[in-house]
Amino acid sequence: MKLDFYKFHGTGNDFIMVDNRMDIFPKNDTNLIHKLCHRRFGIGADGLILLEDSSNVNENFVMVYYNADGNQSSMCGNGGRCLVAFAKFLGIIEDEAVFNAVDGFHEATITNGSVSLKMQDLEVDDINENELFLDTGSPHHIVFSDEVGDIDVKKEGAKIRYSEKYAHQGGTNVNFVQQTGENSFLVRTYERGVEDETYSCGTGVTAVAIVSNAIAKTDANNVTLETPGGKLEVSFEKSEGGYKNIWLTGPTEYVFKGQIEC
Ligand SMILES: N[C@@H](CCC[C@H](N)C(=O)O)C(=O)O
Repeated sequence: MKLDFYKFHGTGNDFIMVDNRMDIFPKNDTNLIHKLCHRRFGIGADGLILLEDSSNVNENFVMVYYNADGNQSSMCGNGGRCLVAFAKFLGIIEDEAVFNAVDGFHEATITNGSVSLKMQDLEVDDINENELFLDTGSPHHIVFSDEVGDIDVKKEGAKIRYSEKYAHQGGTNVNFVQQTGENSFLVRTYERGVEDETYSCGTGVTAVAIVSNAIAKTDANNVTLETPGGKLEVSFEKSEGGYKNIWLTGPTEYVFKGQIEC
């Protein structure tokens, strides 16, 4: 079978996109997805995303996300932003989208090539300042450090990702964070399912922004997150017991398209 694919990235978090509205993709073929994402034996990507038709007339499409290891996983923020850019590329939407993903309903807007994705509201009641963790659609452990540039993210991230503490929930992503200004942070992320540092992580920077506000490292409600792949913004409002109106914003880019035989 011949399969058209498209490659996009959002601040260096890169994805293979497949238009699966005709239900042509072998969704349970973990080995195939893993191989397509492999940077030596395949196209190379942090994940693969299927754009599917929605049965809900109020939604433009459905997002199905796989990590580079070939397994379907929890929400991918940068992937969601790239999928919105892909939907525009395919002519499915113009500058606004509403879609369903594994964690529920998302709205998105495109402004001058920058894609903003609305994340789920969060309940944030008891943050333990010694063990910072927040699930923003995907699970995120957060470590603050003054020397983020010097950390061996793959090695130190793997220790936490595979630790006993997170074993019951299938592990966690790990973000190493340095505050660089009143409302700005440098973030390097170890991603579960990629099992390495990625150039940026959307749900990760969202977790960093919210946790930083919750533990009073910043009182801003618009936070800039610098990642190895570029700059993202997270804005939000405090709500009773948590945060609402959370938007993740940043650039996306179409890289290339191709065809594989599988
Ligand atoms: N890159 C993503 C997060 C993808 C999911 C993660 N690897 C997991 O399995 O938890 C993002 O931009 O949010």
